[in-house]
Amino acid sequence: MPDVTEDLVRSALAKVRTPEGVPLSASPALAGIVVTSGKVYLSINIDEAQARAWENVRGEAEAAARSVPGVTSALVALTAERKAAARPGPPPPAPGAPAPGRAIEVPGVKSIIAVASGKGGVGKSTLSINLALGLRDLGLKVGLLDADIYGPSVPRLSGVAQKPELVDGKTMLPLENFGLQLMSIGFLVEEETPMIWRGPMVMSAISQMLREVKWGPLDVLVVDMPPGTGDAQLTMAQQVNLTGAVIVSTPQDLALIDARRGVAMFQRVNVPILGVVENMAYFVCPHCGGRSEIFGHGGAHQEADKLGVPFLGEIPLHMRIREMSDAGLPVLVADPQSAEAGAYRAVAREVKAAIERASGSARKAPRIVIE
Ligand SMILES: Nc1ncnc2c1ncn2[C@@H]1O[C@H](COP(=O)(O)OP(=O)(O)OP(=O)(O)O)[C@@H](O)[C@H]1O
Repeated sequence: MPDVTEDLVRSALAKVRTPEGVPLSASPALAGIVVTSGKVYLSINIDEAQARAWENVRGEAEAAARSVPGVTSALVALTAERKAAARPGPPPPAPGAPAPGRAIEVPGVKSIIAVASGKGGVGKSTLSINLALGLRDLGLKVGLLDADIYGPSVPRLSGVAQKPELVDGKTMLPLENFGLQLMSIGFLVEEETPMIWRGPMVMSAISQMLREVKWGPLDVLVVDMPPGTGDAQLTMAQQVNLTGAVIVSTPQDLALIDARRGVAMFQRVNVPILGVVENMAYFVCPHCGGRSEIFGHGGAHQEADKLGVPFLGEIPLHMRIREMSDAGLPVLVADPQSAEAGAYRAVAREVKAAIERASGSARKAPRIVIE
């Protein structure tokens, strides 16, 4: 089987015509092609108002990419890139109206919450899966979407590695483990494949995992966001109809500065901040159970107070959390009676209450009835 190259895919796309009759391969709308081990991802960057006219092009582009020998799957998404002039963020929405540009609604899902961090490595993915499990323990039907396209960790954290099944040639069925519905780009590409994504492609892959997955019915979909506060994160915060965001931070000053940026990013696009969680808040010695405040514990709580957003709780730095997570067994599954599991459950209770408050205030928005 020949190696699939970007050029081979591009030539196949020459057969597809844009609504203006131009070969897609030559159209400036073709934003980027990524080929990894026979899997093709590409995004077509268009004006949002033209989305309908481009839908056929998207389908044809997918078929054309799949027809290239050696291609095992193709994912094509339409993306609408924000114009630079659109910054800093959209105008505030009219009371009761959805924010403009919040194009992505996910059928079958009551609430979508984003778990985000200003910087990588603070334990965002570990919190996401344990929070999802904590919400499950509170009787909710929960899904977990790994939108951390740069470093998907849900396959490792959940111990699930199969490819999702397709139902009608296009819609993927989420995988299931621990009573959670799971989806991750890591289920679609090999773990070791380096993924080099361009900005718009991140959003297109995420939007496909939201829209083209048969979620639900779910009470809550927890979205493990890509770390940072760049364009991809901002677009996601802006386009997905989020109930709110949970910001994870460690107590160090640098992480807190980044967490502040995370809070500001969501506030800028009118996504409610459900609250801040302090991870690795204090160290628990696995031998004697003694507690040390190695990073000067409490910084995230103070920061939350300063920013006027809720504080949702603290998770200790504990060897068992890392060992179990790396073995595909989140601590809530491996050792549900432990103090660490209890800490995650306490955060889940706070998050559930915050979701109820955020949805309640949305319901209270005035409705205009014209008779
Ligand atoms: N409370 C904790 N105690 C001990 N280890 C932890 C804790 N939280 C996370 N870890 C470990 O820290 C590492 C990073 O965690 P994780 O992958 O969840 O972070 P992340 O913020 O999602 O990272 P990235 O931005 O790279 O995706 C992992 O090895 C994880 O097991």
